[in-house]
Amino acid sequence: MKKALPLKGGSAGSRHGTKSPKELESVLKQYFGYSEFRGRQLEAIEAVLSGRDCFCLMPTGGGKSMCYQIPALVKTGVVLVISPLIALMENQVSSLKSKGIPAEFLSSTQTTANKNKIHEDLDSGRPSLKLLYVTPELVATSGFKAKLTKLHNRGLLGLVAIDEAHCISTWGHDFRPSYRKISSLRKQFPDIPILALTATAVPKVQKDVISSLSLQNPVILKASFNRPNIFYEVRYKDLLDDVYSDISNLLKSSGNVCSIIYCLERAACDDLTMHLSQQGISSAAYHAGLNSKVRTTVLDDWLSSRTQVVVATVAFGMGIDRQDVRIVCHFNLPKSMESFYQESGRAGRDQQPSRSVLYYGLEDRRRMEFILRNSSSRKQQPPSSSTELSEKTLADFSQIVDYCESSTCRRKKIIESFGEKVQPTLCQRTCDACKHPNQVASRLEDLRRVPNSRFNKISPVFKTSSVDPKHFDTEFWNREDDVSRSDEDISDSDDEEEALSNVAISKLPSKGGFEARLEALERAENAYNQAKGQTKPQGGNLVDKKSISQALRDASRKRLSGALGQAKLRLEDLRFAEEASAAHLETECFKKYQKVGKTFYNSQIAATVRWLSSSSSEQIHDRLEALTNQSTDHGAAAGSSPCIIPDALGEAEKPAVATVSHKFAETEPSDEFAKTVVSTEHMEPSKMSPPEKSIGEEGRRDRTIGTMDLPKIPSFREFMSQKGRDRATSSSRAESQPRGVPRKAGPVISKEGGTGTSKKMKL
Ligand SMILES: Nc1ncnc2c1ncn2[C@@H]1O[C@H](COP(=O)(O)OP(=O)(O)OP(=O)(O)O)[C@@H](O)[C@H]1O
Ligand SMILES: [Mg+2]
Repeated sequence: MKKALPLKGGSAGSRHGTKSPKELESVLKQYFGYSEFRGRQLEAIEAVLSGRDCFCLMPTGGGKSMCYQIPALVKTGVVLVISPLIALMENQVSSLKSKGIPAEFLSSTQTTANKNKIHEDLDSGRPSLKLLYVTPELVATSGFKAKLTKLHNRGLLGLVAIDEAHCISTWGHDFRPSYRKISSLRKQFPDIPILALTATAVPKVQKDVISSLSLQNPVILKASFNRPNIFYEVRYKDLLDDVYSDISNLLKSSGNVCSIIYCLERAACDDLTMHLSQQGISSAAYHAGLNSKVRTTVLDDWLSSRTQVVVATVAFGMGIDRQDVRIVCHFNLPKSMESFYQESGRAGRDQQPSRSVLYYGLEDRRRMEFILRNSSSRKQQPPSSSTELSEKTLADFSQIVDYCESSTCRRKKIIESFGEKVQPTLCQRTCDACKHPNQVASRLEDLRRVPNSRFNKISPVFKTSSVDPKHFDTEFWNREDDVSRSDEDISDSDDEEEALSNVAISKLPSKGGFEARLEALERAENAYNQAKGQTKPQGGNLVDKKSISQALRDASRKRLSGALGQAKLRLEDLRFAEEASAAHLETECFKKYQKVGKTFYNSQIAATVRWLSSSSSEQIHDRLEALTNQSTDHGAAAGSSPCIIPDALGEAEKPAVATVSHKFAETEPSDEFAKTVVSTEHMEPSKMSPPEKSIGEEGRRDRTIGTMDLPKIPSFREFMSQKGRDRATSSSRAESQPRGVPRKAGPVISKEGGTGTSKKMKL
């Protein structure tokens, strides 16, 4: 392992770190090339070097990392950095290594060989490591706790830094249950300073962080939230002819600069990426529906400028340090001002002029209100009552709505939302409301005139709705939902199961881009289909670890049910029992992929979700009807109720899902199933095989729904080409669409399948 460079003019550090500001500045210069400290960096560094706990609130891109990186260089021992995202750890570690600073991270994505090297180094008399990045999950394990205690007993634990510390608070915008697990650190290491860092914490969250971590008499440092180099702007979707075109024009007219576009849903990420790619804009989608290796490639390509625009869900970006992001767009309304600040704050970390453009739509507002109204019931919420949280959630949301629907200074609105006082002269025409007040006022007037506008009112629409909240499959929900973590959570779960599945994925080409990965997956899938009937390797740990757990199956069913519910909302005229239908769809994926493991299974679930997000009601109806017919014709086992619900069917008559899923879990797949089920094929409805009313003798042996020849689910590649064709069709329709008619969230799939050519998406 690389040794730290010797510091100019002295030793590599002292136990108590008694360094003068000048000496600290020379360390900054030597390793990072900066001539002076920014904001409150020096105070934070001095606080922890003197052994004090410290709570540090600095704006996004303000340089919080330096507050523990400099102490790591001047103190004896290792600085432990707790971070919520693997991508963030990887990013920081590789940047530190490039500067000759010995840093490592421990996570499920690390190879065993690397992990062993790190552990050997920590166990050695004089570890060469200066910074060790870990996940909160790992810190909570007894094995790692013991390792830390050993390190501490040898006087080699220098500091514990907790990055993105707001994640520990249920009141914060990004609460992560795993952060709760680190609250015992203060007790465990009473003499080691703890440094808590965040960019986004309102006063209540600040207090919560300090008390949750039991910081002792901490030095509290707060810098202004103002980001003077970001120009803030709101555009109104309901007043635009075509939002996609507006975004591509914005990107083109800015010279295809490095940008991030945030969307609420994965399907929108894929869809918008396709549109931008067709417009010649180098772009890639990033969301939790893609496997971790694909996400890493997307991130690498973007960090190294091979891709200019990332179209992402909130899964992307926390702490990602690309300095020259010039534009951050919100394609959908964020859930709070804190989220908006954090996400828009990824622009201009190099302090150069940058833009935040939020696309505000009345429909988005309505949907987000609905999501938030129901989200508290899904949260794990130790200290607070759900009513309190739900009220807070809605109050937070109303702040961002106010930001969009008001004609006063945007900058002032942002800063004041964090409880900071603002001088009236602060903005200096660096937001649209201050720069073009008349234009903004007139747009707001136009918005009021949009038909059925619920402008300035709390939408009543969902108060009476019978729609179930779980229909919305958004990333910020999934992140909070530990059950669905297996493939939803971008943040690390340090369990070995995940680690092993990653080892399996790592056999895929790592540098060949998405197409190469897709081909490798397809080859593996074909190989599997050819080798069907072969017996599973016995006893191998790896095989067991790749197995699809019941929890994962339940989570997948939930996800499919959510996607079905969304489809129902999107298309309105659909009628089916979501949970029974979800159970059928999940079983299809399970039966097909249980032998090859959860990676393929997850991909198939994701493909089905994508298909649901873009299919027409006819397509979905046909497919579910096929499932219903098959289960009826073949006398499916009790509990596998029909998917299609007659109009008059009441709540009480809906199928009992628990029974359905239990039944499916027990059903052993037959080899016949493998013969009859086709691999991921077409999505064009016209080419889908019609529901079979009868099946051959072979199929009859197994009387469960699983033996049917189900309609095909598109692969990702097919999905994207279909999208291309649909886009071409719908954009020709959009030309004739009247101004003021908002674009539909989902593409309209032409019955004919469309004739447009699809340009390959760059990923
Ligand atoms: N004193 C300094 N002078 C100039 N640049 C600096 C200084 N300190 C840090 N930076 C640079 O500022 C950028 C942002 O730093 P950093 O990633 O630590 O921000 P952050 O506060 O953690 O932001 P976020 O909240 O988004 O994670 C980095 O590229 C870093 O190298
Ligand atoms: Mg940071």
